[in-house]
Amino acid sequence: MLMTAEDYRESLRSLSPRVFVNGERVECVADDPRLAPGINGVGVTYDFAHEPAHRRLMTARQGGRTVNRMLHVDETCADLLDKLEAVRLVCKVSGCAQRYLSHDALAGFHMATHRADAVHGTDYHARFLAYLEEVQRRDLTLGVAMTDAKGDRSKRPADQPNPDTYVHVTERRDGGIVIRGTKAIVTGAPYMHEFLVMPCRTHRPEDAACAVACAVPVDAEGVTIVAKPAGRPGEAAAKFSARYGQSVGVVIFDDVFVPHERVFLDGEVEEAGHLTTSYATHHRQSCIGARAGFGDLLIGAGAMMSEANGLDPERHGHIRDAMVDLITITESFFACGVAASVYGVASESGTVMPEPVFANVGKLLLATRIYDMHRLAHYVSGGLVVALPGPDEDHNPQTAASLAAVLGGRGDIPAERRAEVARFMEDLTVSHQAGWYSVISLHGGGSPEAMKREIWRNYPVGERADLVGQLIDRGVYDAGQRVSRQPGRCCARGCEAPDRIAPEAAE
Ligand SMILES: Cc1cc2nc3c(=O)[nH]c(=O)nc-3n(C[C@H](O)[C@H](O)[C@H](O)COP(=O)(O)OP(=O)(O)OC[C@H]3O[C@@H](n4cnc5c(N)ncnc54)[C@H](O)[C@@H]3O)c2cc1C
Repeated sequence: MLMTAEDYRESLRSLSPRVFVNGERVECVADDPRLAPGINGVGVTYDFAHEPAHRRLMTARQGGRTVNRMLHVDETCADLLDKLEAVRLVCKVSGCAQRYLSHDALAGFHMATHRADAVHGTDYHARFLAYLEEVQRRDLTLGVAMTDAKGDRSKRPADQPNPDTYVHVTERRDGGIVIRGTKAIVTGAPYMHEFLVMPCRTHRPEDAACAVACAVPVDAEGVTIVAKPAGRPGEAAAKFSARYGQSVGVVIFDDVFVPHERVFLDGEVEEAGHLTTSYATHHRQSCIGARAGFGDLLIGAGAMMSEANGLDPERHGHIRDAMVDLITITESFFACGVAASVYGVASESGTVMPEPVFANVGKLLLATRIYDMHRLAHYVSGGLVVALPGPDEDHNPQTAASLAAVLGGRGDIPAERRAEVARFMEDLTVSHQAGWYSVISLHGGGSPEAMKREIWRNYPVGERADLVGQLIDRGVYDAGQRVSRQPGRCCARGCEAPDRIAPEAAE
């Protein structure tokens, strides 16, 4: 059954997670206005699956049924491309729709469980396929609980003074395992149906207790979520983020029992590392789609702001240049996402993973260029995006009319319209929510160093060196064609090789 946004909101009522926001216990997640922008964002992925214009992109066939694209495990390169475009679509409407994380984790679990079974003779893959079927049938939303609190970054898990900085297995019982520890950053935590728990780094054998992957209902006994409000709820100036924005939560697992059928790795260190990197590769490609959607918003707002200012990019070259730079950044990292799809890599579990070099290059580009995107948006907009008096002034009889008279720009565009666009731009590029978009771009899906390591690990540098080595050996440089070196000659031209330097000449 494909839910609508309203069905999804209603489904949250049947759950009773232990959630705190701003120091207060949340009574009902579905009704708390501080979480509404996040629920609205996830809701876009549900409603778009029903809209005729988006249905093809937002749904897929798997296991004999139609499933939401965000829960589909990719089988072809075309699937990867559809997912990339679907993520851009939902994020250009919602800023961040969270649910692509569900997709990326399901893909990683599919690959890692298959690999673990092949090596260890376990039955994780069958368990996972049964779980996947249930998730798709119930059209759930899954939070990704990957990033551990990590404590002292210079120490590995087993060396941490507080073991609870990493989620780890504390006990094995007949029917399942018990986990405890902390996942520090989980997007949308309060309004997920379940969490997919997985390691955030590769582990050594002595850290095997942390090599655990499992599914935990959001309201399982022992789970506590300490979250921030989603977006900028209730703020009149927040043109976008009062409606859409994601909460981020700390998720504490305090001796949580997980039954065997929901355990997908337990101590298999190698395969847990494989899970982390394959999830990350999928997720970095999704981040590309998400931030391209954000780029669409900035490009649109930049065009409207310069128009409201009375400037025509056709006539004012520096405005056009800034807009072209903004477009170039957005579309160049998106193109990496397309390339990662087209060159997708088949996995042994029967799925297809984005090509890792392109996925990581694209994510690295967006992580660092997000700050340039904000600068360019500010450049074309002017200072009004931070200087405009607040929305209450729009209703002040003593100032509203005179402000409207002088704060207009182009004559045929009302001052209120210019103010609205300026506030939209402020919301996306200046407010604390704007900072959220910067930091999620930089660190979400892994910090830049993680991408650099993956690019270096996967790029065929050796092949490139061999290529140049072969060219040098074949002496193709001189005339651009193959030439051979004669024995006894120093080069292809035929010079004789010099004798050894005579001892007297060397004195
Ligand atoms: C808005 C937002 C939403 C997110 N959503 C999710 C989510 O839904 N689920 C999830 O699991 N995660 C999520 N993340 C977490 C994201 O994956 C992490 O932020 C990222 O992996 C970096 O980890 P960290 O924040 O702990 O920073 P750190 O790991 O502390 O990194 C900070 C800096 O220190 C460096 N560093 C760290 N460790 C070392 C070391 N041992 N040696 C040398 N340098 C080091 C890093 O390279 C980086 O430059 C989200 C992040 C953000 C910002």
